[in-house]
Order: sequence, then structure tokens, then C-alpha cells
Amino acid sequence: MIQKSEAQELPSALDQLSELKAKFQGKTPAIFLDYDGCLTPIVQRPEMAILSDEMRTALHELTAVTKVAVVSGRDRRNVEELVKLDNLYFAGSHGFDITGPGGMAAEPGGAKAALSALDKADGILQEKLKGVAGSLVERKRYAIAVHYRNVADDQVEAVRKAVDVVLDTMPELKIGHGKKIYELKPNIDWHKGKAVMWLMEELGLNNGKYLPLYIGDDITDEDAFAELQGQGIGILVGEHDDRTAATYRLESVDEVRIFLEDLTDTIKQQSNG
Ligand SMILES: O=P(O)(O)OC[C@H]1O[C@H](O[C@H]2O[C@H](CO)[C@@H](O)[C@H](O)[C@H]2O)[C@H](O)[C@@H](O)[C@@H]1O
Repeated sequence: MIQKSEAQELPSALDQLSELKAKFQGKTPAIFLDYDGCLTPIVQRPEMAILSDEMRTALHELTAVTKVAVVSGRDRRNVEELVKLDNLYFAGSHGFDITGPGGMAAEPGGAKAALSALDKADGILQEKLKGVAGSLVERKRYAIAVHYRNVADDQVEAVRKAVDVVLDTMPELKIGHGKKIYELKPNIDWHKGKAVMWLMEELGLNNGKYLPLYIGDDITDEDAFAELQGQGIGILVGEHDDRTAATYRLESVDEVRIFLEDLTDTIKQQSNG
């Protein structure tokens, strides 16, 4: 049974750092990070979410002491280009498209079967939404985000209707929700949580020496928090519209960076001592 709380009820990962680290029980945390709202603040348009130099340095230093993966709803190539580091793992399209150092490349969720439906849906949405000012159809390899952050309130219903037209005719796709977006994804039982567990296994981290730790801010990160209950640590950044399966929280992207910097020092000390 998954335990859920209100975000505000969760203890701060920074205030309760010693308690949180005691949960490592001598294991090294393997770090899984969402991108938008976690490594960069939420902004008006996807292309404006630029990683700061400070965050890139924090990530780079963390990769020197443990395994690090970015697990994003974004297109995997897009998030690779934004992060600009080659010594970590990337799971794009909500975990359907995974790459890593040494030429690692895998699509463990089997999303290729939905590719032609996604292509068709993309065309329909582009056509239907071209008259809705502020809407944006963002195609990822294995998902489509339909953004309404910049759409007038009385036009959001028109965006939802266009999405529903696609859903009604394409059983290969299902809807997902996020911050001011509707997502069309392959109708497959695969999500960020399964991608995290797949990476743990694939990277040989299920050997009793590593503990998965996931940080994210959105509804799609809840699948990872739920998967990690009892076997890892989930940290929610800020809040979203629902209850959360995370066990700690951080307030902001700046707090995420401070937490990651502290983790790097902690892991270094663990391996020296
Ligand atoms: O899993 P994530 O890495 O958090 O990706 C989730 C979605 O993030 C992006 O959209 C969100 O961030 C945008 C920039 O801050 C914002 O304008 C938008 O309203 C948010 O929903 C991205 O564009 C999507 O493709 C991702 O699915």
C-alpha cells in the first residue's frame, strides 16, 4: 500500500539531513533527477529552461562519486543538450528512451509500437491548435506535450477538446498530466518509476551497496516516489496538485543544488572513511 501525504506535511530534506542520511545505512545513494522544476525553475516556455552553471557543476561533481541519471518527460536528446554533461544517464520521454556513458542505448518500455500513432497525433494536434493563441505542441520521440501555460483561460477547454479527439480515436495513446500540459504517451504500463528500477538493475546497482534516491516536482514523478517507497528515498520539490508518495521535500531548485552539493561531500567522506 502506497503511503501518500500533503506536500506541506513532509519534512524538509535540508532541515532533516542527518535523519535522511541515516536511511542510507552505509549504502551509496544512486541519484535520479527530474529536469523541469527540479534542476531548472518552471518558466513560460520549454526552451527557456536553461541549466545554470552552478547546477551543472554540482551535477558534474556528483557524477565523480556516484551514478547519476536525469529522468525527464522531455525528449531525451533535448535534455542531453540542455544538461551538456556526458558522464551521466538520461531517460527521456518519461523513461521510454534511455542512454548513458559508453554508448549505452535502450528503449525498455517498448514504445516503438506507438511511434506511428504519435506521428499521426502530432499532425492532428498541430492542425487543430494552430488557431489557439499561446498553445504549443511539443513533440518528443515517445510523447507529445500539449502546453497551455500561455493560453487564455477561456481557451484551455479548446486545447483539452483537441487532445480528447486524438485520445478517442487512438487506443495506442493515453493521457498524462503535468504543470499546464496535457501529455499524450504510449498506452503502455511503463513510467519513470519503472525506468529507475530498470536502470538500477542494468547498472548493477541492486547489489546491496546502493540506495536509489529520486528528486522531482511533478505528477509524473509520483510513479518514481511510489516505486521507491520501502527501498529508496523520494524527495518532492515544491508541490503539485495532488498528494505525494515522496517522503521528504525541498522548496526550490536552489535547495536541490545545495542538497546535491552536500550529498557529494557525504559520499566522498563515506568512501574515505
Ligand atoms: O519530467 P520533467 O523533466 O520535469 O519534464 C516535464 C515536462 O517539462 C516541460 O514542461 C514543463 O516545464 C516548462 C518549462 O519550465 C513549462 O513551460 C511547462 O509549463 C511545464 O509543464 C517540458 O516542456 C515537457 O515536455 C515535459 O514533459
